Amino acid sequence: MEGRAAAPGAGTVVNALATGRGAAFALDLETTATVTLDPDEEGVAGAIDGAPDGDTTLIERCVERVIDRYGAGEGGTVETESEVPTAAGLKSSSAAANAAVVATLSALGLEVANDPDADVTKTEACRVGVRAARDAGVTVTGAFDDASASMLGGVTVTDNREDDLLVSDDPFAEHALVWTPPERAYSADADVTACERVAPMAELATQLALDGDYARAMTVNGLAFSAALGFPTDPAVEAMAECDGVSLSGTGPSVVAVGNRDDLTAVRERWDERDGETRLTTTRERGARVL
Ligand SMILES: Nc1ncnc2c1ncn2[C@@H]1O[C@H](COP(=O)(O)OP(=O)(O)O)[C@@H](O)[C@H]1O
Ligand SMILES: O=C(O)C1=C[C@@H](OP(=O)(O)O)[C@@H](O)[C@H](O)C1
Repeated sequence: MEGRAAAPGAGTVVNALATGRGAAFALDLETTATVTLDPDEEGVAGAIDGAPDGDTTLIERCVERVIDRYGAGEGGTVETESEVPTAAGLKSSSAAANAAVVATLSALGLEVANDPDADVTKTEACRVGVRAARDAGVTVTGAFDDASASMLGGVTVTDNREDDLLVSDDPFAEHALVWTPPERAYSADADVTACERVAPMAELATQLALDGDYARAMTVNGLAFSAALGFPTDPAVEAMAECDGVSLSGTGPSVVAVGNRDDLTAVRERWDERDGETRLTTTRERGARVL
């Protein structure tokens, strides 16, 4: 029994660490998971391609949780390959969890679709990955905002306190520019108290997102959370006049801008002078998929 699936990373519209409500949008950077199941095996062994010492708890918990709920006690293996840098604010954990969950469901012969008549709906599959992320301790709120954007594609607004999907919408921009500095910031280590201090600005950004003004929501969010978490605001200031929206993504350190491709190309020249990597990519309408 084998299953393969891919899920995209995402960028932040609103960080949920201040209020529990958040919003995110899928980016065209993918993680792929391959799962093999055997009714005679016990336990699940994980591996991350290119990271022999990487922490595999999250993907193992995803497979175990799917087997507990939909399987018959199988054991097996799960391996991921990823284009999404880890702990850079681009939702590598959500992409890995969704890919692992969908690959396991596929190995069990179950159809996952954004359709109430499917064996498993995408939203329910996404909630399994969020529970696994809580088990693995890689998240503060469960990050249902990031996980739902990765699973469903487009942009989502959620209440992570209830794992409630408030909005699921088409992408609000076609092109995205991503700057990823060399350092890493694990979400589980984020200063939540500092984030809570900017709750009034997070509320404003959430209201803008609920009104469909996702790009301005991003910019308000980015200024507030960069200040709260001690990241520089100059990358956003350098981009603001030319792009539709720009924000620190998640708990950083990546910064993501959306807008017109020519304008983003001009911003890229400035961001290229900084340490780290810039990527000109696109947003994604399609979320997780079976391969
Ligand atoms: N490709 C992967 N395979 C397995 N686990 C992964 C993978 N990518 C990320 N993770 C898990 O997610 C954690 C990083 O999560 P987090 O700090 O929230 O960063 P991000 O913002 O990129 O999601 C890693 O420590 C690891 O446990
Ligand atoms: O762990 C969490 O609950 C969250 C982590 C943050 O994302 P990153 O994982 O990208 O830092 C944030 O944007 C999200 O709304 C909630």
